[in-house]
Amino acid sequence: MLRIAVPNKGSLSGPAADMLHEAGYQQRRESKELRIVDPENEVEFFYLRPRDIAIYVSSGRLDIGITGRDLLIDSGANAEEILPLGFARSTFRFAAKPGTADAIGDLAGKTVATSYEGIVAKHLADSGVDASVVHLDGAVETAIELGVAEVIADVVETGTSLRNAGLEVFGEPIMTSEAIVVRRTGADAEEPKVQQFLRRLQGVLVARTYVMMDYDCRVEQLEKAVALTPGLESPTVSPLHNEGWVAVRAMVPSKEAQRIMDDLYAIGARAILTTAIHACRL
Ligand SMILES: Nc1ncnc2c1ncn2[C@@H]1O[C@H](COP(=O)(O)OP(=O)(O)OP(=O)(O)O)[C@@H](O)[C@H]1O
Ligand SMILES: O=P(O)(O)OC[C@H]1O[C@H](OP(=O)(O)OP(=O)(O)O)[C@H](O)[C@@H]1O
Ligand SMILES: [Mg+2]
Repeated sequence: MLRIAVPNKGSLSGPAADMLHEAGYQQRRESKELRIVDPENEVEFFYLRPRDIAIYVSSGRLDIGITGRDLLIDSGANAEEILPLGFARSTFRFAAKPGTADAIGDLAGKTVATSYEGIVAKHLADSGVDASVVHLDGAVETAIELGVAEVIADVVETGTSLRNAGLEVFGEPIMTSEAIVVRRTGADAEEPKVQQFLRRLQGVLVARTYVMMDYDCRVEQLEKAVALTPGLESPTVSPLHNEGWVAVRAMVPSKEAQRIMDDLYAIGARAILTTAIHACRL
C-alpha cells in the first residue's frame, strides 16, 4: 500500500485534494479526518501540516508527499522534488517600507522577520550578508509596523497583503514556488506503484492544460495545418469521403486553442471543434 502525505490545511490543501480526486483517488469527506485508506487504489492518505510533510517523507515512513517547493527547501529535509503540480504558485520576496532598502546588500546589520527561516538564513549566507533573522509564525507583514524587524521575507502571491501593510518588494525574488510531489532523496523513483501514482497526476495535468482539436482541411493545406497543430507525438490524419479532404485530430494547449482555431480557419480548415480531455496517460 502506497503511503501518501497530503496537506491538511492552508493554500495547498483544497487544490491538492481536488487533483487527487480528479486522478481517481478517494479523498476525506470532512476536514478533521487524519488518514483514510483507499483500498481499491491501494493507497493510504495521511493529512498532515504542509510544513511537516517533507520531514515525514524524509523519514521513509511515508512514500510520497505533496507540499510546496518553498516548504521543502525551508525544512532542509532529506527529500527531493519529483513532479511539479502547477498550483499554489508564489514567489518568495524581501519587502520593506518604500525607500528603506533597494537590494539585499542593504540588509547588513538589519533584522528580517519571516516564517521561512531556513530559506532566508541560507539566502543571506549565500549572498554574504550579515543580518539577523527573527522567526514569526505568520502575519509577518505587521512585524515592521510593530518594530520587531526592519524587513520581512514572505510568500507573495497577488501582493495584496504587502500593499495593505504599506510595504514594497525589493531585490531579486529569492525563489519561485508551486505545489510539488516529494520523495525521500535516493529512494527508488522507478518503483511501479510510485510511477503509477505519478502517471495519474501527470494525466490530470495534461487534461487541465490541453484540449483535443478536430478539423477538416484540404490535402494541399495539410502541411500548413499540421504545423499549427503538431500534437504531442504527431497528429492523426484520416481520409474523408469527399476526395481531396482529410480529417485531422491533435492535442493543443488550451490557452492557445482560440488562436489556433483562427489560424486554421484562415488557411481554409473547416468544422474545427475542440473537446475537453477528462483523463489521459501519455
Ligand atoms: N497566497 C498564499 N499564501 C500562502 N501560501 C501560498 C499562497 N499562495 C501559494 N502559497 C503556497 O502555499 C504554501 C503555504 O501553505 P501553508 O498551508 O503553509 O500556508 P497558508 O496557506 O498561509 O496557510 P496558514 O493559514 O496555515 O498559514 C507554500 O508553498 C506557498 O508558497
Ligand atoms: O500576495 P498575497 O496574495 O497577499 O498572498 C500572500 C500572503 O498570504 C499568506 O498569508 P496568510 O493569509 O496565509 O496569513 P499568515 O501570514 O498568517 O500565514 C502569506 O503569508 C502572505 O502574507
Ligand atoms: Mg499563511
